[in-house]
Amino acid sequence: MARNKIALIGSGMIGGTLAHLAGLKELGDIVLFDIADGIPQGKGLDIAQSSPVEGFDSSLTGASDYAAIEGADVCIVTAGVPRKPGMSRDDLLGINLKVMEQVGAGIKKYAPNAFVICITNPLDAMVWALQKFSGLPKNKVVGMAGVLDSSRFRLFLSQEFNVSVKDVTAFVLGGHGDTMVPLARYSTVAGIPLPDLVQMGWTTKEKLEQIIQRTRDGGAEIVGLLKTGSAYYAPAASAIEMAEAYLKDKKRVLPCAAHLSGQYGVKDMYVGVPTVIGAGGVERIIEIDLNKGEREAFDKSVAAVAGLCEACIEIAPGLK
Ligand SMILES: NC(=O)C1=CN([C@@H]2O[C@H](COP(=O)(O)OP(=O)(O)OC[C@H]3O[C@@H](n4cnc5c(N)ncnc54)[C@H](O)[C@@H]3O)[C@@H](O)[C@H]2O)C=CC1
Ligand SMILES: O=C([O-])CC(=O)C(=O)O
Repeated sequence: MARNKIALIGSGMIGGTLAHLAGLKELGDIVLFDIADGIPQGKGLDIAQSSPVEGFDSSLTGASDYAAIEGADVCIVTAGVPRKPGMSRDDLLGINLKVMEQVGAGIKKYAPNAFVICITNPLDAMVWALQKFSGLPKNKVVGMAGVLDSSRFRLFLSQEFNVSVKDVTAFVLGGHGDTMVPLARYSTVAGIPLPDLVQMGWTTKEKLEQIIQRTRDGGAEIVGLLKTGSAYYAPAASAIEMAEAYLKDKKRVLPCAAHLSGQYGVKDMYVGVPTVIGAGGVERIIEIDLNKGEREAFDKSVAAVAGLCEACIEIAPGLK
């Protein structure tokens, strides 16, 4: 059986890390694409030269022509610009929207059957626009944010409780911005929900609130430290988990920015919700019960994403 083909559109910090991880996991043959000619070719060659040491068989090539992504099974999109200290993700909207238009056209022409994972920020608006620009089925175009935000939440919780990260589950829903919604009731240590752990004296409400706020600020914390760009190791690992779920039909339950057509009372928008990812792409959207406070926080986050989609329509009226 032929190997899967994975196209990485954008070969910057996340793109290069994606290529390395996809190689190490032998997910398939990898094509790096970027408009900065030389970067995708150089990163591809460098990672390929690590393959004899690591013992993985993947072909890694680089290109600045969309024809190279032809027939890709998975496209992971990081093309665009990241933020710097003092900026919000939303400040990237105008410049990255134009990039999504080009990327959407490239995918439509050369990889119309691919499962597309968008990472470019501001995430929920960019994946929404990318689906429209590419015209691919809505269940085959998805945004990566929830896996990353939940992973950050899981790490901070495991440190607070001094338990393995493996035993901590968490869900962060809503838009990938300051209004994201880490859900304490649906986050657990070995199945024990966080509110129960507060009752058991493992932590306090105040400490939990601090961890939730640190999760919301997780991206900005790293931008503030790096100063030259944003996080890339954890974002890449998160998107690879989604790609693997699709390629191996794992039916993983993962929070992703998925197209909503009435679920959670939201229509024609991408927002972070729990999904099942398998060979059919987004195979199911899981509608969990939200209490009053959770619902209010979720609705506020949806409203923030809706505002960004409106801003996209002002720039590109065809998106309406
Ligand atoms: N969804 C999420 O959770 C996260 C999203 N991000 C976002 O991911 C994006 C990428 O981040 P990095 O890889 O760190 O940035 P980077 O600057 O290292 O890489 C971006 C690459 O895109 C390329 N590019 C720019 N315009 C292009 C075009 N029109 N066509 C093809 N390639 C183009 C650039 O040449 C560059 O190599 C940013 O928008 C960032 O905000 C970053 C972290 C997490
Ligand atoms: O904060 C940023 O700009 C990058 C990002 O989305 C994240 O790391 O969550």
